[in-house]
Amino acid sequence: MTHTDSHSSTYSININGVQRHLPLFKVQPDLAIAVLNILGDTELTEAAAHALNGRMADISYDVIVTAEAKSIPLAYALSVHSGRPYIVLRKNYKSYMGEALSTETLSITTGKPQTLYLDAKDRAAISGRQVALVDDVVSTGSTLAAMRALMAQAEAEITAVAAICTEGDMAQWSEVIALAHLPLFPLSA
Ligand SMILES: Nc1ncnc2[nH]cnc12
Repeated sequence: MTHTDSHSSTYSININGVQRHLPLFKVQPDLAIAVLNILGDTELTEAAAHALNGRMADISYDVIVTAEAKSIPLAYALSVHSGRPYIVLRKNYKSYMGEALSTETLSITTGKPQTLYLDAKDRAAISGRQVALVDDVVSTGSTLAAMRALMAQAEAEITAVAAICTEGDMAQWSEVIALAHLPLFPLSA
């Protein structure tokens, strides 16, 4: 369940009984978002992973795939709950990643283009397998599009997309398994 607080400098969400008051943060001159940051928040991450694992119980998937950085604890926790391995798509190439695959994405939080890399060893682990894409927030869909592109290149089949929150146009994300929805907050100049 979600509601807007009366002072509207925060937006409250309740994830499986864990409530958080998300601060509104201006990301563009005319737009603010309610920022969800699970880094360091073990209680919320656990509550979300437990709930998502339940919602994904009937879905067939071999591997959890997420993108750096804020959703890594969620992927780890879901891995523990589901007994499946997880892999992380990286934002910077390191030589140990070998013949990595890459694709471009645009981040709403930074406004800048970013490249996502799939490590060669992870590529081998998901080739021909069923994957669940996991993110903390599915917002513009650009990270999701980049993850989808990498999965296609790696010949992995996406059988689920799961997130703690969808954001913005709810109807756009009807196929995403999500626990809450965040509105966008237009600002007048
Ligand atoms: N509301 C939000 N909180 C954190 N990260 C985000 N990325 C996109 N929308 C976000």
